[in-house]
Amino acid sequence: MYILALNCGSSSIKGKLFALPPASDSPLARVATLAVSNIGAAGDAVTLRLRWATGEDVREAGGDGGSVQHRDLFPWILEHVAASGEVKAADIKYIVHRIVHGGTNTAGLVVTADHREALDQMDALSEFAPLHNHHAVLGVKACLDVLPDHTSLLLFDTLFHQTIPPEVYTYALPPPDAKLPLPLRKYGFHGLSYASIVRSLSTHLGKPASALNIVVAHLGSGASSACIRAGASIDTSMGLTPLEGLVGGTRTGTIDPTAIFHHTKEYWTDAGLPGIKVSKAEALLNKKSGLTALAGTPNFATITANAADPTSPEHARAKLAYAVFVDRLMGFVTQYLAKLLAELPIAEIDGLVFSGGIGENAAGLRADVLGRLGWLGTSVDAAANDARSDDVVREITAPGSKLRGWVILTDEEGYCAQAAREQLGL
Ligand SMILES: Nc1ncnc2c1ncn2[C@@H]1O[C@H](COP(=O)(O)OP(=O)(O)O)[C@@H](O)[C@H]1O
Ligand SMILES: CC(=O)OP(=O)(O)O
Ligand SMILES: [Mg+2]
Repeated sequence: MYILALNCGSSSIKGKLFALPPASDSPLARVATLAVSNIGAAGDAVTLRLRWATGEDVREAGGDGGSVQHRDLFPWILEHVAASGEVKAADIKYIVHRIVHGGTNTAGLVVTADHREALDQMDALSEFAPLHNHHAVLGVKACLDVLPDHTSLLLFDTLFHQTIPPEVYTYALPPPDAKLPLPLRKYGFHGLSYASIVRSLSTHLGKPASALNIVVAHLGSGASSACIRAGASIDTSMGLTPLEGLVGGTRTGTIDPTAIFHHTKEYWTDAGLPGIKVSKAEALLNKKSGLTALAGTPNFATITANAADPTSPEHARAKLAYAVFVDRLMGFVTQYLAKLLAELPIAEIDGLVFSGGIGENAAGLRADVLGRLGWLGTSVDAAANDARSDDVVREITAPGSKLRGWVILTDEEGYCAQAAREQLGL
């Protein structure tokens, strides 16, 4: 029997397949890892990579990232898993899906072929996570169509942030005119990633999760930061939707909300996105802004290469995009460090963690951020920071650094699979 964990991000679909051991206290054994990348990146081909623990490594390129549709990607993934002959598809009895916006739900929701009510609830929240919820719901439906006998568990990014206090999650807005599906407040996202990072660092340090105090920068296609006190979220940069806060691959991050009324005439007209009801303004803020608007590409590796190359025709744009990204990131990181330092001596802060596609790969960015925290007594270990490694947890500051820096490979899928075992009693 197998459990598949699927994580539908804004530019990627990631997955891990695990064999379920008969005893609930035995660890899960990873059988395969899959990743579909470059979704939404015009000019780059969408790629699928499926690596089996046996050593088999399948790579395939699909259509252009700018025009590919999520609904076609899930059957493509499941076909590859089934075609490998490594596992019988019918033996996948459980699938756990990362759903970005869980609204006011305080626990995961179970879905089966005959009980799909939770999917309508999740789809209704798509306007509050327009790059995520609808696509993930399409994924759950595709899985139910191909494997009608399995049980699905939906786990939400928002669950980890339930501990954020009212003064942080409250927006200074009067009551809305109409009844809304959700209270307008901060919810926070990337919570499954933050939970996995807390678990990994707590294991690495041999310290209970409830004693961990960290600031995390989860920097991927969507970027956010979180302030974690005693293992629990007390603040995070994303808000009602995953648009607030840091600059993303295609998202503005925080701007003066009135800018959009001046920028886009008829901002309220429907954007015509398939399956989601959002305005032209929301589509522009979510899909056409951020690094793409500033540098012409959401690809951070391309941006850093162009920023470092004065002969590149994109040099000036890339330098500005990089500087804007770092400026906003420093704003949140320093604010969250200040929140922790207001209550704790620096020796009780376990450090600043970098994670996500950018955080795990962009060594120059990490050095720049830690370098700007020299006033806290932070000192980077350049060799450790530049090294390539598969270690889940890697320290990148020098011995004696007053604030420690870490790279932690986020494992949203592994966390989801383990959480599914606990919730479903497997
Ligand atoms: N080697 C690299 N150097 C810098 N950035 C990278 C590198 N590889 C990937 N990235 C960045 O990571 C982003 C994807 O991050 P990821 O966390 O996988 O995204 P998602 O939001 O879809 O989960 C890409 O858009 C790219 O900007
Ligand atoms: C919440 C969010 O932005 O997720 P991702 O970075 O995976 O797109
Ligand atoms: Mg992601």
